[in-house]
Amino acid sequence: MSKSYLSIEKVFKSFSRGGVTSQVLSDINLQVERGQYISIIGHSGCGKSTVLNIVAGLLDASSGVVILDGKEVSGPGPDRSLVFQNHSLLPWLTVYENVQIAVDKVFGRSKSRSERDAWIRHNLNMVHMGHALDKRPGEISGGMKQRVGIARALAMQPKVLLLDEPFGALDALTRAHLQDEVMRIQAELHNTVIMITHDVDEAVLLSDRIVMMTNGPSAAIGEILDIDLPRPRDRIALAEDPKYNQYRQAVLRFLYEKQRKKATA
Ligand SMILES: Nc1ncnc2c1ncn2[C@@H]1O[C@H](COP(=O)(O)OP(=O)(O)OP(=O)(O)O)[C@@H](O)[C@H]1O
Repeated sequence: MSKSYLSIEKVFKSFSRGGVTSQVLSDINLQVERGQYISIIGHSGCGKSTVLNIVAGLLDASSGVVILDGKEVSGPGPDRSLVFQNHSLLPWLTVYENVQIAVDKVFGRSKSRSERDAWIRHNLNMVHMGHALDKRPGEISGGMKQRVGIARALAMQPKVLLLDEPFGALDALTRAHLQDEVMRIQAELHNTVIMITHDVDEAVLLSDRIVMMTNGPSAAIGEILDIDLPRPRDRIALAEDPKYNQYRQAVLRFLYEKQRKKATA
């Protein structure tokens, strides 16, 4: 058994429908150290969300295992929290209540009412949403909703934070702003993160490692790129950094040369 904090071992996944079986993932192996920020990138439909959903415990692997902190994943649990592209806030609850529901579930027994209240406020303050506690999701912007979703996920103190294109639905400026926020929070909390993205700059800017997936069917991990850029990272300074641009080009080459050739071969 691997000694990594999170270990995806020999994972295969196929879906069967109407007597037809399609092999989506083929022998996925990934070792993630505690505190690492991992991005998964790959062409649409290759199986990125399937990998994340298996780690989340929302899907079972056809074979293989996911081991988190020494324990095999066998279903969803509060030690893994998910943030989706489109926020999944409950529209009839306020910002505060949306976080409260998660906090009560995880810490209902271990923290007192006032401790939970302080914890909810702390997490919403961390994403700069402390001013909108009584607003409902319909009354705040898309970026603000994603902030609340991130606060809710962080408030659960998961062992691993799973982000499925968390900034994908946002305009470029809001996206940049939120990426910076996530980097700041990451520097403070050292979460273990797996993030799916389609955005090469986002992957290089945020990650310690970028996992590049081959095209499906039977997608596998094609390459893993270690991003050795000092933190804190500044997007403007990095735009002219040769190392940053080398990483960027390596990902682009993988996606648009290596995987394109394979797709058209
Ligand atoms: N529940 C399911 N039943 C059958 N097929 C599925 C199911 N979930 C996913 N698939 C198929 O598995 C493949 C991978 O899907 P997945 O959503 O993991 O890809 P992805 O890389 O996350 O795509 P995108 O980048 O477009 O979100 C696709 O061909 C998809 O149609």
